[in-house]
Amino acid sequence: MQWTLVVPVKPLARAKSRLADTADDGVRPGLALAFAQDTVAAALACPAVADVAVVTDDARAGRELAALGAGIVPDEPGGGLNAALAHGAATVRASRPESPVAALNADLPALRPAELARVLSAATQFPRAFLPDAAGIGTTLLAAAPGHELAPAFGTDSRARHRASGAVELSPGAVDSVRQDVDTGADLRLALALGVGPHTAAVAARLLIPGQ
Ligand SMILES: Nc1nc2c(ncn2[C@@H]2O[C@H](COP(=O)(O)OP(=O)(O)OP(=O)(O)O)[C@@H](O)[C@H]2O)c(=O)[nH]1
Ligand SMILES: C=C(OP(=O)(O)O)C(=O)O
Repeated sequence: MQWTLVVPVKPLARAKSRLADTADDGVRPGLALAFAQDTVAAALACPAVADVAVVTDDARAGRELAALGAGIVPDEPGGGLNAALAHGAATVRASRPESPVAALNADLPALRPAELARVLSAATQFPRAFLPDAAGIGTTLLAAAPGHELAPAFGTDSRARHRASGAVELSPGAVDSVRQDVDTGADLRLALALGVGPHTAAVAARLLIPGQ
């Protein structure tokens, strides 16, 4: 099964507010973009991924992610994350109704194609399935097989919300790079320890990260 990934990217100027203790206002937009670039590049290198649709209204993010090979879907103004994901999935399926689609957060800078392939392979067994984040509270990937709505419920306590919605929680073994999203300085240190992609490495090298 070849998946279309729907990757949401909010306007970079508003992104990663929880990283304020590690990266100041002048750095955070570029860091959020670097996370997205490394996430999308690794996703496009994954053999189980047919293509990536980035949902964004940010012109710079759209330009840079399209240059990596992603398709760009304009965001629905004011709709929020779940509306963006549902819109992205609907846009993909308008032209390819039988596409299996998976939402993937844009803040996985350590993402490994082989580990993503392992998660997507596990997801093929279920109508809807999701992967909890490293913190065990949120979600980094939500998958929907052909004929099933994505029905995203990202946000606070999304692991519990996705489970309550009937999506099956995946636990496919060693997939740390698919779980390790970066919201805080502590997350960034964990991702750096896993090994991040070149875009994030270049920006992070200029940060003085406490405890590094
Ligand atoms: N297209 C789109 N993407 C969004 C929206 N809200 C969040 N995202 C993306 O969804 C993922 C998770 O977002 P959040 O954790 O809510 O926001 P963040 O910028 O990562 O971090 P914080 O500002 O600290 O909350 C990131 O890839 C965001 O860029 C939205 O309204 N539209
Ligand atoms: C939106 C989510 O991620 P974050 O932790 O980045 O808010 C989520 O886990 O559902």
